[in-house]
Amino acid sequence: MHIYWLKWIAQCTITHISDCHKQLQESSGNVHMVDGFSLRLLQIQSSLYTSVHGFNQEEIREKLLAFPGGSIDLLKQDSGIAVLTINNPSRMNAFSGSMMVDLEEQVNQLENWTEGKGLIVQGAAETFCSGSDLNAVRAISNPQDGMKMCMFMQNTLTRLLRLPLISVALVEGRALGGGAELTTACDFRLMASDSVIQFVHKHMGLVPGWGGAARLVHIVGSQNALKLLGGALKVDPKLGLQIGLADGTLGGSQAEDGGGTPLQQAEHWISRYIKGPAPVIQAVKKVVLSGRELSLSEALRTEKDVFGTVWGGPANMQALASKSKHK
Ligand SMILES: CCC(=O)SCCNC(=O)CCNC(=O)[C@H](O)C(C)(C)COP(=O)(O)OP(=O)(O)OC[C@H]1O[C@@H](n2cnc3c(N)ncnc32)[C@H](O)[C@@H]1OP(=O)(O)O
Repeated sequence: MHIYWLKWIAQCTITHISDCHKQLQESSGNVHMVDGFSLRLLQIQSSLYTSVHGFNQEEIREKLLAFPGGSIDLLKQDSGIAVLTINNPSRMNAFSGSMMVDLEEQVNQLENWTEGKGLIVQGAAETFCSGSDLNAVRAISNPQDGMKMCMFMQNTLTRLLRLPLISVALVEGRALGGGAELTTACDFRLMASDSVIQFVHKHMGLVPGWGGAARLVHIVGSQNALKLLGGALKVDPKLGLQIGLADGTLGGSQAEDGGGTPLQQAEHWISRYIKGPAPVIQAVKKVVLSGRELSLSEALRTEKDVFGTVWGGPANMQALASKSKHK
């Protein structure tokens, strides 16, 4: 039943959540399975597009696999921090079709990682990502296939942002086009001293389609988003910090960032937010996520339910027993 439940969650859409609710009640005959908590969690866990929107996951996967090259590599570490690497250095880490499929598979892995707490998304060879592979873009430039690719990437990046892990994009070199969009699918962005985030879409006769515009508005506000997209502005670390696109910069003093490689500095940066047991850190992300995505009343009810999963739990009991002081 558990597998069935997870698969079903993946197929649901936010807009059709009530239909899915009804379907599940009919198919399981068990109304109690879909209480308010489950339903609200479905809303923040499910994919955006399904067959209702003309989206056929298997069909688009096959089309994307016709454009191979590069990989998306996942390293899950004992520390509870995973590292996801966009790996296609000969094309400045541009996304081939098979890398889009890889990314979806790695997000799947992360959704099932119960011990996980943090995630760092980086590019190989000291640059982040130059967006979609222009060779693939040229080959699938008909509107129907473009829309399918767009829905596939929106589904995946939405699921990436909704992982119960605290995530950070480690931006070295360039994050262009879809690469800039990818940075917005993380909770935080850290910029190396020479790095640039640039929504170059306008120069390509495009607008973001991987959900980057909607997320950008949430991060920097509509005024700044309009400037970044309308001007295709180059965001360096200074501008990034000023407008709130960047949450930190690398290459400061050793005391501040712990020194070492950019990846080690990013691990040091994120470590302060993920100290503690995985269920507690995951609960932190869930309450913030529900506050970000649900209406206030739904978010409040979800917060109460998530609270119920940690109240009286091992970490809570241990803290009470140790009479900790918060000085
Ligand atoms: C979702 C919408 C989108 O993402 S649309 C795609 C938006 N991205 C772009 O337009 C990036 C275009 N590329 C560039 O501006 C430059 O290549 C950048 C990234 C600034 C790097 O410049 P530079 O350091 O001089 O290196 P280069 O141009 O010689 O590139 C090295 C090799 O990488 C390739 N490359 C780069 N980006 C892409 C890409 N997006 N798709 C496919 N290939 C790409 C270049 O063509 C070059 O390859 P080659 O060595 O000439 O075979």
